[in-house]
Amino acid sequence: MHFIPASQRPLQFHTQLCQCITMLSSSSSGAENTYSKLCSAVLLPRYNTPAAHMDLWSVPHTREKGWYLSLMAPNDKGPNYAWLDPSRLYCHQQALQDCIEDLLQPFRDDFIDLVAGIDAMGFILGAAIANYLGKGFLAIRKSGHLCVKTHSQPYVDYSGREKVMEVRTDAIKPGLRILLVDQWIETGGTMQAAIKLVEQEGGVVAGVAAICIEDSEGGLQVKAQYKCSDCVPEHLRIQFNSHYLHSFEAFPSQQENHEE
Ligand SMILES: O=P(O)(O)OC[C@H]1O[C@H](OP(=O)(O)OP(=O)(O)O)[C@H](O)[C@@H]1O
Ligand SMILES: Nc1ncnc2[nH]cnc12
Repeated sequence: MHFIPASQRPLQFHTQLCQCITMLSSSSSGAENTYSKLCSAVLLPRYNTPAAHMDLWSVPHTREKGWYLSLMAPNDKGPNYAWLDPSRLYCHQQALQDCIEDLLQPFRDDFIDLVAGIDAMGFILGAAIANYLGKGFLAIRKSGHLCVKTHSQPYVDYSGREKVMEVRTDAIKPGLRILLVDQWIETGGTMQAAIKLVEQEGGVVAGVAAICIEDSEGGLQVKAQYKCSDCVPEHLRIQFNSHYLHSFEAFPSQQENHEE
């Protein structure tokens, strides 16, 4: 049986546990029946079932690089959105921690002065990484938010829309070694804009980290020019480049689409 440690038990778990205790104390049915109800309500599914792979409360026994990628949710809203939502994995404490450690593995012997995260979802991983490393965090923002002097850089991202990225003028000094972090690199347009903002100020891009750096033209350019890190094991890379993960099949919405 696989019990979750107390620190990882959600409120729902405790509610179910209370219901089960009430049920146990009042039940006149057979002990076996009660025991199986208790198991299905309280104990987690084993990690080799599809349900367990997307479960936000179970942890596999072996946590190989990228195990948590199956927690990411498929796009349910169509072509105006990114093809998946990686942020679901941040809901899982162990997944978030392992993701950060996997991303930092290639940089463990490198010197980093500052971590920069890209608006908006890059702030989550970027700030978590800065905290892990004991470094400061620089927010690289989409235009229209920073109320101080900024440098700006236009770019086009996966949506095909023209956007502008900004950074404050008083943080980057020549020679400062900056680790750039974003949630994802699809076309590479966003990261290339952030790189320009850092380098125009004389900053040094110490590395680039994202959950996935796709093998798009722009993604490959970034990988060729900078030390990069992502969480995708090589055997899964083909799924990421084709924008469909087998793990999506465990999500109820995908099963509904399949049945329609
Ligand atoms: O490689 P690209 O094609 O440029 O795309 C990557 C960017 O797009 C996503 O952010 P998005 O602007 O969708 O929004 P969010 O971070 O605010 O969710 C992602 O987090 C990257 O920042
Ligand atoms: N957050 C994201 N997830 C998946 N694909 C993306 N493409 C750009 N941003 C993305």
